[in-house]
Amino acid sequence: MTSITIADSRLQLIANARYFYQQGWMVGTAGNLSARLPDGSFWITASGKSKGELLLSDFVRIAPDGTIEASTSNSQPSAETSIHQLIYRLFPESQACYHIHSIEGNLVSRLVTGDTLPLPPLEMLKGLGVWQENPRCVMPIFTNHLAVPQIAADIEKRFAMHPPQIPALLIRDHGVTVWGASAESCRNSIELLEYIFRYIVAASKLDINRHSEQ
Ligand SMILES: CSC[C@@H](O)[C@@H](O)C(=O)COP(=O)(O)O
Ligand SMILES: [Zn+2]
Repeated sequence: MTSITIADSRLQLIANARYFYQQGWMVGTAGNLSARLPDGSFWITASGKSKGELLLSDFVRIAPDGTIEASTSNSQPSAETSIHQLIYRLFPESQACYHIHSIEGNLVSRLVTGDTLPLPPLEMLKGLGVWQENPRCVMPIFTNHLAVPQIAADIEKRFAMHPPQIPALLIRDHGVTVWGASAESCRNSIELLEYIFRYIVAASKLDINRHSEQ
């Protein structure tokens, strides 16, 4: 008799959280990761846990309607669960949603005053699904309200009018959120965006140098 082992999706979240923590993108309990299950519920990191050393018990299972299905040791779900819940509702093909805080992600959100960040036409955009020559691509930026459900409401309203060009959004002075068809694609998207953010920050310094030479 053959037996099939179905991997617990929390293991991949734990591995990716440790990797992001080591990159400095999830320090001091920052960020939250989730993965969807076949029944539409999702595992999400419990609130306030160090993302460098998560355990299987550091996750809360959320039903599609937002109610808690499973939680150990009275753990509370991430404070940003409403954003993950919205993303799964708006993008039903998504199987994972990752949110991290990086220095560059916050710097780029301050380089523009409007509600979009123009992305340079880098080859890396192909990894985010943009297959155009010399693409004109922007990333939406949202205000970092203290009430997270207000951020989620803003995202829902904006995306109804302007669907995002890439599966990602920025919350100003806070962090980036990505979603995708797998945990791997979310990890790749985070890495690609961090590369693009570093590029934007570096390019802005070059501009400053050029202007100061004139
Ligand atoms: C460093 S605290 C940051 C939090 O307020 C929040 O932005 C965050 O990303 C983590 O919240 P959490 O409730 O642990 O998922
Ligand atoms: Zn956050």
